Amino acid sequence: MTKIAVLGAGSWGTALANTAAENGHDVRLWTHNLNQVEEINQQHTNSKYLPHATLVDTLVATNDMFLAIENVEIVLSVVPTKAVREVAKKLATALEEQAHTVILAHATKGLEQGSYKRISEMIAEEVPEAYRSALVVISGPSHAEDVIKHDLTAVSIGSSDESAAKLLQKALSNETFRAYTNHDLLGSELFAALKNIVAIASGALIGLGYGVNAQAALLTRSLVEMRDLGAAMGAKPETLYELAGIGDLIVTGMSPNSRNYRAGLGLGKGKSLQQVTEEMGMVIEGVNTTKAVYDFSKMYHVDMPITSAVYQVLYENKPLRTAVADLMARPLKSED
Ligand SMILES: NC(=O)C1=CN([C@@H]2O[C@H](COP(=O)(O)OP(=O)(O)OC[C@H]3O[C@@H](n4cnc5c(N)ncnc54)[C@H](O)[C@@H]3O)[C@@H](O)[C@H]2O)C=CC1
Ligand SMILES: O=C(CO)COP(=O)(O)O
Repeated sequence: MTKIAVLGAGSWGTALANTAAENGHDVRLWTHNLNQVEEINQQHTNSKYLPHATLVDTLVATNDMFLAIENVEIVLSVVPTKAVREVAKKLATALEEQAHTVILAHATKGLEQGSYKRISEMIAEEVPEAYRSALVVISGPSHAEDVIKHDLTAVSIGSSDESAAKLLQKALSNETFRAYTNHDLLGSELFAALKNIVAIASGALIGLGYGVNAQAALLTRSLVEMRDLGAAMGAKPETLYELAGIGDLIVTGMSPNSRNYRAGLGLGKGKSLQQVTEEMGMVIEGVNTTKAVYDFSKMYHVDMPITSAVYQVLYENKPLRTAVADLMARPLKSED
């Protein structure tokens, strides 16, 4: 039995905590929301984020960070990008009290606004030095809504520290949830962030009334953008063809369970960004990530027409139909 703390009781943190608890591990789910603590511990539900799910009754929630991480072997942070630093600072204070080392993992998919740092870079900057060497990321095609129902799911666990990744792999895997390890932390984090931009675009195409031809073209041409930016930033090329790359691109770009896809769908149907954000009530990571990646594309001199089109729609009020028309009217070129 492994002792695990999961930080963040949104849909993904709850689903991952529940999976580990179902596997027989001692799991504490930390949330800053006291009402959620009571609901999870007493009703075994998290109705705002996973409305139809019953959680395993051994899963314990707490809003006390010290209690959450006391004597654990793994701390898994699953908060939105904008909350990563704040939660990592709280974690750092609690870690000062810990006598033994802990594996730090996260499952957040984004890039920091302004600094454009990856999630593991943000965490590493906040926690004591002893905890920085074995950072781990959980990525891959995995919607919380499907995992909680035990739909078959495979994820990827990336780290330069293979033994750390393997411990998490073992803790989470079961007959319906299969975790693979990989050694590419940078690529896993980068591609996880990039696919959210594509998911917004994909939802938007469907919202506008286009079909699967359009989606297939979008996803395939987006792979080229991901490949080129990944190469410029130091991702391993093979990661793109693994779960953290194309796997996540497919699920987020095609599934109505994706928040990013649903946001795009709303935009395609004529809603404003403010309206889709308010209606979602959950994080739409791709919106901020679009700005970061648009800037990256300039910094690294990578041609990213799809990202630029999403940027113009989200940040420069370009009408969606014009953005699509402009993409289709670009000079004709060769694929290879
Ligand atoms: N929902 C999903 O199926 C998946 C989500 N992810 C990623 O996981 C991350 C979290 O996403 P979700 O669970 O969907 O988000 P969510 O919107 O469902 O929940 C976010 C949680 O973080 C908490 N939170 C927000 N600000 C906080 C702060 N300052 N301090 C402490 N807690 C705070 C909220 O109270 C809430 O419990 C995102 O980066 C997302 O891309 C990755 C894979 C699947
Ligand atoms: O990353 C995800 C699935 O793998 C979740 O995507 P959304 O945040 O768009 O729901």
